[in-house]
Amino acid sequence: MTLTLYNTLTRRQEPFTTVEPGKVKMYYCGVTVYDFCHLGHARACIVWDVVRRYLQFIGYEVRYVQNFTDIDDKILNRSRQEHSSMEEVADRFIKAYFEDMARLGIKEADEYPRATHTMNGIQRLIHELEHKGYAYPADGDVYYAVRQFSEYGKLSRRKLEDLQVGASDRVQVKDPEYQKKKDPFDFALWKAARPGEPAWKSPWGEGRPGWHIECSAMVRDRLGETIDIHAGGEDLIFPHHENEIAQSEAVTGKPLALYWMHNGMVKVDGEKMSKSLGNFTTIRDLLNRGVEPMAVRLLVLMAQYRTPIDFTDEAIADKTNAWHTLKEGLLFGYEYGEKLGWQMETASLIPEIVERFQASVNDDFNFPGGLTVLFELAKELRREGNIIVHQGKTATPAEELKKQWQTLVTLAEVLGLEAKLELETSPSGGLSDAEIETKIQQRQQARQAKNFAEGDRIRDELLAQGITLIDSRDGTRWHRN
Ligand SMILES: Nc1ncnc2c1ncn2[C@@H]1O[C@H](COP(=O)(O)OP(=O)(O)OP(=O)(O)O)[C@@H](O)[C@H]1O
Ligand SMILES: [Zn+2]
Repeated sequence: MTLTLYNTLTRRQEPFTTVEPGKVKMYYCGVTVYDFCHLGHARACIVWDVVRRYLQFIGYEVRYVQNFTDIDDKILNRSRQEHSSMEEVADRFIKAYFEDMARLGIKEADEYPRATHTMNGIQRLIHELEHKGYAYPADGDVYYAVRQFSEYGKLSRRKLEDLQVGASDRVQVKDPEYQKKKDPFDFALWKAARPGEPAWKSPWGEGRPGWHIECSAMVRDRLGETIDIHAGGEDLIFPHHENEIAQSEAVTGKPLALYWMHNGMVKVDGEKMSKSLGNFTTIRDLLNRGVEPMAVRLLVLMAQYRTPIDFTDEAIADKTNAWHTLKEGLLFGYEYGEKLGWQMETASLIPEIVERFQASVNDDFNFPGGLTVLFELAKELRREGNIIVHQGKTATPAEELKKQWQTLVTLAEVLGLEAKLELETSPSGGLSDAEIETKIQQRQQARQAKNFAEGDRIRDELLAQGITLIDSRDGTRWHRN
């Protein structure tokens, strides 16, 4: 069974082979740190987390690097508003990033380079580009001469001529950099310092790097000249990834990445969820409202990774239900294992089921297909759980059930879906925090649908279990009596 994946560069699904046998070098263009992460970032992080986990599961040694863009006009704006420094803003949102992603069960990358910590590599690359005739200085800035790179446009399939026809002169003249560029499509590798902004010394004068060169430098510094997978959201194909290719390949003469992979967007009313558009729901808001982290994972993984996802309350409610089904299966062993006399030392999986799972995921990371296998197992275990409760025995031999359960737990973990953690954090007896929050969410949904009787019923049900709800304009808080 071979893994095949869709390569944006060739627009084809291709068999996966790596530069070095058995090893994968993977880079994901991470977040610009000037705000809390939203569900679009959650999707990108979950998809690449699971791609990495799966590659490891099928035997690759994966080196996974994800950057933080910590110099940017938007970070500067935020630091001005807050009367703090760019570094302070970046540090705060990097910390928040780790908190949020840990809640979603995202495994940490092997390295998290930051643009501001890569200044030597960035300047070296610009210098080499200049030396080779791909870059020119202009009044303290340095620009990339797009027309020097004959393959420009190969990733996004855009031709400069077409772009030129589409661009209006009026817009270009407004661009403050327009006068300095030899060609309107050239882009900045280095920007001269502006008063009051952070700046670094360089052969071209004090200034700071452009966004695209940061990633080219970080990839080269941390992973080398040709990597196996370069990942990011599809919004980055043009110009960011196109420019990364132009910069890196002009210097090395080698492909920057063998496979270019892009996740589809999380959308709201048909528009990309984004920090700049302000139409976002942050991960922490959603989780603090009581949505279970694993429901967010399912929202992402039950869609093909390249297609758009519409974020709605219904979609989250639907995936919460799906998670509860899966969770019952995942908890089966903890609930009934002892009763069934299972010895847990050895894990034995059911090869046919693992094969079915792999056959799906090997087809361009078809996670929804892989999940179908997991849901079948979970439903089967749930059914057996009911039989145990009502008849005190199982329909299937205990040893067979143990294999089913261990197969489910192992494969779910490949997708980062774990129920044990929640079990461990539940207080002994009564409802766990997550369960209470789910109930509150169900109550909110009932009330939104004007089903106040159902809303009151849920409130009373919680009260009967010693949990009081307090409604306010900011939502519903609760405490144990
Ligand atoms: N709505 C989205 N759906 C899926 N992936 C996204 C979405 N928004 C951003 N990403 C991905 O998350 C990573 C970080 O993006 P970035 O920090 O530029 O976020 P952004 O919300 O688009 O910010 P801005 O609006 O300021 O450009 C990139 O790989 C990007 O492609
Ligand atoms: Zn990048």
